[in-house]
Amino acid sequence: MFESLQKPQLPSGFSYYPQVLSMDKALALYQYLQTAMPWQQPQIQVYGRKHPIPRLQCYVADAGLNYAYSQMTLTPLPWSEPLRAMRARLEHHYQRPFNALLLNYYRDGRDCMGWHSDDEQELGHQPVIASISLGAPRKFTIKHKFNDEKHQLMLEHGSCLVMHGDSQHHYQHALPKQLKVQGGRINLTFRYIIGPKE
Ligand SMILES: O=C(O)CCC(=O)C(=O)O
Ligand SMILES: [Fe+2]
Repeated sequence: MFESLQKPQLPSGFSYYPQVLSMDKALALYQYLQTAMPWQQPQIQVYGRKHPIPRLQCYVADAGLNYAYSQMTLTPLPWSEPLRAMRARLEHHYQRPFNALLLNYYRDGRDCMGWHSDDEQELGHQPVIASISLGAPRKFTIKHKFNDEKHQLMLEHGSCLVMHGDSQHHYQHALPKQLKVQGGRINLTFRYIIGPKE
C-alpha cells in the first residue's frame, strides 16, 4: 500500500506518499464523506471581525478529546466505520496511534486554508500528522518561519502527506486558493491529541 514512495524535494519533517489508496477506493471514500459527514462552516475572528472559514470542516475523535483549533473548540463526532478502517491502516503502517481526525472539505478552488503551523499544545512537542487527500489535486505550500525557504507540491487524489519531527516548529503550511479548480477536495488529517490525563 505505501510502497511507491517518491520524494520530491521536501524539507525534513515532510514525507509524501502518492497512491496510498487506489483511485477507486479514494473515490468511494470521497463520495461517502461528502454526503455522510455533517459539514460545518464555523466562524473565526480576524482583526476583531467574525468571518466564516473558507471551507467546510468536521472533527472526529475518541470521546472527550476536545481540540482548540484556530480559536475554535471542536466537539468530536464518533468514528464511522470507513474512518475507523482508514485510521487502523495508518496506525498499522506508521506504528503509532491516532485518536483524532480533522476533515476539511474544499468545495472548489475558492476554498482554501491560510498559513499556519499545527503547533497546538495538545498535539505535543513533535506531532505526527498523517494527511490524506481525496478529490481534486491541490497545491500545498510550505515556508520556513525564519528564512525565505519555500516549497510547493501537489497533493494528489489518494495520497498521504506525513508531517513529523520539527516540521511544525520550523515551517508554516497553507492550501492556497486556485480559482481554476472546479472540483472538490476532501482532506483528512489524522492526529494524536494528548489527553487531559497524560
Ligand atoms: O488541506 C490540506 O491539505 C491542509 C490541511 C491542514 O493543514 C490542516 O488541517 O491543518
Ligand atoms: Fe495544517
